[in-house]
Amino acid sequence: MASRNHSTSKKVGPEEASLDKRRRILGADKMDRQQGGSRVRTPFSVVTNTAATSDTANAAEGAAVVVDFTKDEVEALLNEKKKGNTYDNKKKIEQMMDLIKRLKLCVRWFKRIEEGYMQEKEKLQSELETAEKKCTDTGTEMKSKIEELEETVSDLRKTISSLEERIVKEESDKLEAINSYGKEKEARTEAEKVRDEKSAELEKVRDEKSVAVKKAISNEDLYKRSQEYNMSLQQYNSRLQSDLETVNEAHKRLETEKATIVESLSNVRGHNKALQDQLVSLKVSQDEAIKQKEILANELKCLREELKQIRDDRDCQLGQVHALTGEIAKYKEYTGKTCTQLDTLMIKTNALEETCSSQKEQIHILQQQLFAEKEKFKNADLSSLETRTMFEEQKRIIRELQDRLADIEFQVMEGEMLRKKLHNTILELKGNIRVFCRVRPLLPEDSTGTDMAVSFPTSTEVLDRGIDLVQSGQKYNFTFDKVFNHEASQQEVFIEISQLVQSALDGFKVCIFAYGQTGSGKTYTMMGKPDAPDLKGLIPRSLEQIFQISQSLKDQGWKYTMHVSLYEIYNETIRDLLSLNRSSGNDHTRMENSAPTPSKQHTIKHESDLATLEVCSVDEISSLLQQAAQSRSVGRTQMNEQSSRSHFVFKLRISGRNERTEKQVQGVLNLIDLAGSERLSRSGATGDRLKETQAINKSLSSLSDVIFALAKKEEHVPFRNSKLTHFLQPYLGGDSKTLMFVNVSPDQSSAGESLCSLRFAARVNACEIGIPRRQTQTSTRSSESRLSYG
Ligand SMILES: Nc1ncnc2c1ncn2[C@@H]1O[C@H](COP(=O)(O)OP(=O)(O)OP(=O)(O)O)[C@@H](O)[C@H]1O
Repeated sequence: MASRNHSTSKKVGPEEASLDKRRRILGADKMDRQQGGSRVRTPFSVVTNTAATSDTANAAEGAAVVVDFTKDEVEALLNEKKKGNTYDNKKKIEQMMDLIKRLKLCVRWFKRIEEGYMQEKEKLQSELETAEKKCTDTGTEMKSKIEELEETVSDLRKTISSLEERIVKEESDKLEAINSYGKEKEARTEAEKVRDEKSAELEKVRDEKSVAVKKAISNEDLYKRSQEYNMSLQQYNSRLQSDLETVNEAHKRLETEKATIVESLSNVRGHNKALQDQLVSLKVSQDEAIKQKEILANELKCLREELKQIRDDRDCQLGQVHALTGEIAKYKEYTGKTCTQLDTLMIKTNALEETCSSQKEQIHILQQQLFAEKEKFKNADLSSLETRTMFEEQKRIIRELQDRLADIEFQVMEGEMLRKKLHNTILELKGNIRVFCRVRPLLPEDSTGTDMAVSFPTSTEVLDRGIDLVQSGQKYNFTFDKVFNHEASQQEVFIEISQLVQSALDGFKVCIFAYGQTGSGKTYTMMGKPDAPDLKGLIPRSLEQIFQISQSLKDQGWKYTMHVSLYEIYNETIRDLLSLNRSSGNDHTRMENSAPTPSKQHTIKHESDLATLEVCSVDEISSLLQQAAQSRSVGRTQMNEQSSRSHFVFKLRISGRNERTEKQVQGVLNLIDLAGSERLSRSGATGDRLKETQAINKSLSSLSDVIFALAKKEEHVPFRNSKLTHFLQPYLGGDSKTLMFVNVSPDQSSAGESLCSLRFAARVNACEIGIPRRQTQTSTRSSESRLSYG
């Protein structure tokens, strides 16, 4: 209303300013409330100005005009009385009247204000009460809220303390992070340097790549050509196979020829020996003949000289005779001279003639003798010549035979080499399953004395690879990749598989298992007697080799970690032998005397849920194996009092990493001692043992089904038919190396079972299952395709 007054008067003067002031003192709303009443509000200044006229004053009084005062105005009004003029009473009265009026107005104003205040006080009191009530309500609310808040506060305190801890930790982490950041920064600068270098290298590599791409194109050509070559190799291989058969036949022929030649050679040698003896005696007799000849020649010479002498003598005597005959004639002419002289001469002549004729006879005899000696000499010469020619002839024959023998031996050697080469080629083509046979010696407990049901052929073709079994009078022949007879030592057997063990270190999946009837020597072969160095089986020897080689490879930058798992498959359930042991101590070194507790049964998820233990030494593994051996299910059958009735699996996972080349290998070595393969009728099992035997037979027959399905490359391989095959699935596939030992008892009474085992092994031996592949990784190359067979 006041503002309306303002707008209507349109005058902004000191009155308005004072009104504003009052409004401020009383409060705008209060004034509004006051204005809402029936009274007419007149500002005090207006009253003051209008007070000069009594009509207006009366009117104001009669109408109970309400005038607003300020404090200063009130004080001014009160002080006004003292300033009054005491000499003019009329004016004084007027002034007093005016003052009284104004005082009355002021009093009214006060009263009105007081009323307003009282009303306001009441209102405020009720408001206060409401506010107090509200306040108590709020107080209780606040209290509960405070409690809540206190709880929250205590929670928050806890949170704060944990946060503080975290902060402390975070701060230490932060410090660490700062440190590591510093280090990282350094590393980053280093890395940046390296990156620069690498960038340069990258450039280089790019160049190289373009070259390589070109090369790749040419390689593709080469690849195509290789494929063609491969095809031709395959053809060549099939030709080689047929050649092998031919070579085998030729080899057989050569063998028989060789045997004949060897026989004839030995005959020739005997003959040669006799001839040599003869030659020696002939040489002796020749020497004698030569000596005799020389003697004879000397004699002849003497005789000739003698003969010459005699001839000379004779000629001389003949001359004498002639001279004497002439003399005789002279003397005859001179007849009569003296008869006596003549007689004497006659006697002399006769004597000379006799001597002469005897000498003639002597010469004749000597000539005959000489002739005979000459003949003899001639004969001796002839026989010596004959002997020499014969000797030379024999020498020639021997030389020829020796050359032929050497030729044949060379041919046999070449044939053998070719056969081996072809055999290896076939093995490589054949794939990754091999079969070794081992026959245990006869034991005192074997019922049939010293007679063995098996024998080992000695012909070169099947030497160390063949085994013959006699059952019910019938002979059965088998050949395997290797046959160990009853005298073979553990070391000899291990040498044959050591390269396979090496393969596991090289990153192949290797699986070696022993198959055979109870008591045939499976456990002896796989485990042996670990405490006796000579009698240790394949498992301890393999582990020794692996640790030894992994140690020696350290120098080349290789680091290996080994993880062992041990389980047995008993009555178609998997029993984790490591978790059994753990349940009794969680540390295999503490399991020494702990009896196995009932095991949890595992569902196979390819071993992922079976316990594995990292091992660093052979000793650790030996202790584990000891525990495992104790934990195994051991049953009692008629066959073997301590016969193990479960399949025992030792698995070693080998992870190798070369720090220098970044190459990585992941190999697995599975060594499995299968449960006895004997038939139900023979084991004589009943009750629980019967159930065991049935489970064993089921898993072993599943094993054979799997192997044969793989060999036939069937689409469905029934791995899931038994726990054993399910477990072995990754190791019977295309990329692993599998070796089966068929253990045979030589006992006559076991011949039937041995025949079954050998037949099964022979069928396995005829299988080809994939080609082994190495599990390698490198940072630069993802895989390596070295194909080899241990
Ligand atoms: N090559 C061998 N030389 C000496 N003894 C052997 C040989 N092979 C096995 N034996 C002996 O024959 C017996 C039976 O061998 P082993 O326990 O290994 O047979 P097994 O086939 O493993 O029987 P199981 O069915 O219990 O597994 C044992 O006393 C063992 O020492």
